[in-house]
Amino acid sequence: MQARTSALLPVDEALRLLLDGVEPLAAERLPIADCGDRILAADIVSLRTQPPFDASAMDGYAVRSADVSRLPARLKVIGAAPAGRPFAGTVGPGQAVRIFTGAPMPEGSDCVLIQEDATTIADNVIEAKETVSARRHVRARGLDFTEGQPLLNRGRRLDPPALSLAASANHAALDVVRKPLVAVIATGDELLPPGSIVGPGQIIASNGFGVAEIVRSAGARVLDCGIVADDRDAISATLDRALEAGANLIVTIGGASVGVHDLVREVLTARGGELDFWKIAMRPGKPLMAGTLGGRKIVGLPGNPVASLVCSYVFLKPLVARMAGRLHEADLRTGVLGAPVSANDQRQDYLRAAIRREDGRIVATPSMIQDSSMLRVMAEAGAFIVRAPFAPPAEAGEECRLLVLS
Ligand SMILES: Nc1nc2c(c(=O)[nH]1)N[C@H]1C(S)=C(S)[C@@H](COP(=O)(O)OP(=O)(O)OC[C@H]3O[C@@H](n4cnc5c(N)ncnc54)[C@H](O)[C@@H]3O)O[C@H]1N2
Ligand code: MOO
Repeated sequence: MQARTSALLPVDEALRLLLDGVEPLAAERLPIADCGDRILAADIVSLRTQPPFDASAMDGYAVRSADVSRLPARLKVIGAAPAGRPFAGTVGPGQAVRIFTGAPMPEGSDCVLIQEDATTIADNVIEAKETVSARRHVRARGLDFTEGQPLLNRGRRLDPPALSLAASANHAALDVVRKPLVAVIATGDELLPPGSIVGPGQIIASNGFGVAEIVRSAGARVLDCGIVADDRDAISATLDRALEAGANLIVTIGGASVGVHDLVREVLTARGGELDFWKIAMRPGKPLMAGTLGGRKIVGLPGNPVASLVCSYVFLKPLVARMAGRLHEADLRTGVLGAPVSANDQRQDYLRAAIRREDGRIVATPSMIQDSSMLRVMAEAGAFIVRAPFAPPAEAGEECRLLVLS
């Protein structure tokens, strides 16, 4: 592909290029206990019928409806049927079997007299206080599902009900989409891990933590490749480490811009990698780049902290979700401005905004300062106000597009 590096690429076009041809990863088979929140890679059908027999839905007495259609009705209790231990005999006229919820209905019986409606009048003799019609309190065999019935489709997230259903259908293991492994590499001579003694000119490498959490939330595992100096060989060696570890996606942070120490693009192309695009018409996030290296996707995030997060929400999240087989829709909503905004230039703007609900609407008030280095302002924001390129000025109370953060 011809790299798009000259003009600023519109966000939607960059996203389309990034997602183009990306398919869910191959399947792996996992014990059902490890399948929580994973994505089914194949349809599943039931391996059994549930309930496998006509079952009592209540605690009481399995009886013949003909015997309890009129009162008074006296019945002889001839045995018991707890769950898991079916009654072997047959319920004849005038007879009842003590039964408990979930137990198979004994032969001959067709309804359940709940115990609240029965009085014991002698040893093994009861009297019905209410009439009962046929099939009352009986769950028919196969009420829930039957053997061979399609139950869950490929692509379904294994949420709690889906997991219980698959287990009930007797699946001990499931084919699920592999979790993408995303290598995260922070670049910069000035960076130190949190908890460090910070010397002159140094700062803490913070971006990787938020970026990693965003890709995890989209269904990935993260390989933290730590901090790499602004040095071609060091960057190259770390890319090798990520490739050897089997990363499906490599994410670099920093070194994406035009400074002499911004080396990621240079190393990528020197190694025969392909650059698909660089420089997006967005703010923050302009120097975002994407390409491929050794058959793996690589995304270079800008180093400015807010830029790295905005690009992760807008680009990495859908990319990772697609690799993980997940449906992803950005949470775009319409809100109203809580303060005026000025005319926009050619870059789509992602204004950090505090949000509140008022009369059923979301009111979004942009922070006074929108510097892309400011994590405090970012952490206070509940949404980005998304301003299209060349949007005219707008007043408080006017509608705006919001990307709500979760
Ligand atoms: N002459 C120009 N200068 C810059 C341009 C431009 O178009 N022309 N673009 C600006 C924009 S927009 C951004 S965004 C930044 C991004 O630059 P880089 O991706 O090269 O990032 P760095 O220069 O490495 O770092 C920028 C800034 O962010 C801090 N940083 C980097 N990594 C981390 C990290 N993991 N955790 C916390 N902070 C990090 C770094 O210390 C710098 O302060 O370029 C503009 N410049
Ligand atoms: O991406 Mo930069 O200023 O647009 O932070």
